[in-house]
Amino acid sequence: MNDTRPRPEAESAAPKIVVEDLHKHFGDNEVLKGIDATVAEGEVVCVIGPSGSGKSTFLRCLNRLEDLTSGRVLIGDDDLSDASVDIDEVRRRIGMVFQHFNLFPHLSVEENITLAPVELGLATKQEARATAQRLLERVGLGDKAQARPRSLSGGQKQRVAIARALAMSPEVMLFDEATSALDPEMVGEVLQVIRDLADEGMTMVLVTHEMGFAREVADRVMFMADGRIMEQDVPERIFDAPQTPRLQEFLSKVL
Ligand SMILES: Nc1ncnc2c1ncn2[C@@H]1O[C@H](COP(=O)(O)OP(=O)(O)OP(=O)(O)O)[C@@H](O)[C@H]1O
Repeated sequence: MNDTRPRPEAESAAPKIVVEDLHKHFGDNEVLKGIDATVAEGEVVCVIGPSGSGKSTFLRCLNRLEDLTSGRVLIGDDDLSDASVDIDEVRRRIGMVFQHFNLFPHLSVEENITLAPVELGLATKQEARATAQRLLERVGLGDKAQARPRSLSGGQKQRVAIARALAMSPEVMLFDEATSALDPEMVGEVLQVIRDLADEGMTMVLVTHEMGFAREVADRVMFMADGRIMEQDVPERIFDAPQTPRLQEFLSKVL
């Protein structure tokens, strides 16, 4: 674990995300079975667990890409389960990065990044372009503004996707298997961008299979199985002995 970065004290930092008794059904299938969780301001939480355990669904409930069946999700003081909540405003505040990048292929890199801020009236075209260039430089792609996504490597596409999310000045970033679709040699460059965001104090929740990365960057690891958070603790205690027999069994399914 990187001990050099200032880490929020879980007890003292303000809660940024609060999840209370969250249930999610798809038809008869109860995928989330009562999740309680808190993520502090500036905290980095990695969610791991076997395939089908509900990790993506949990993440998608945090920005209301999925409706909640019951329970509450609060971002800061705002209750996302409130029917009157402005979903577009919520999504602006919570950036999300997907496994398969989700870039618009017919737009340039710059247009991918400026589209939402301009459409939502958050910035003029000129301001959005200046922000896009600054963010592209930050993720090491300062010379790619006019490129089309198809001309980029997977790692470059994912860094554009991160820049696009950052262009909305989010308070929280969610990563859903952001490196799973990448060739192994591309993984490191994306993890470095995430590592930099962690160092800057961004509140983040990452679903990841990159155990070494989770061990290094996470303040806390949540272990999900069968729609529940089975364990949550600092990485050392999740990954290192002595583990409970139950955790050993679960980890054997994902490691
Ligand atoms: N839109 C949907 N409609 C119906 N069922 C869904 C939907 N999304 C997810 N599910 C089901 O919910 C369960 C949990 O899926 P989810 O993608 O959240 O798991 P996961 O832990 O992220 O898995 P993986 O690691 O394989 O991505 C699965 O049984 C899945 O089939």
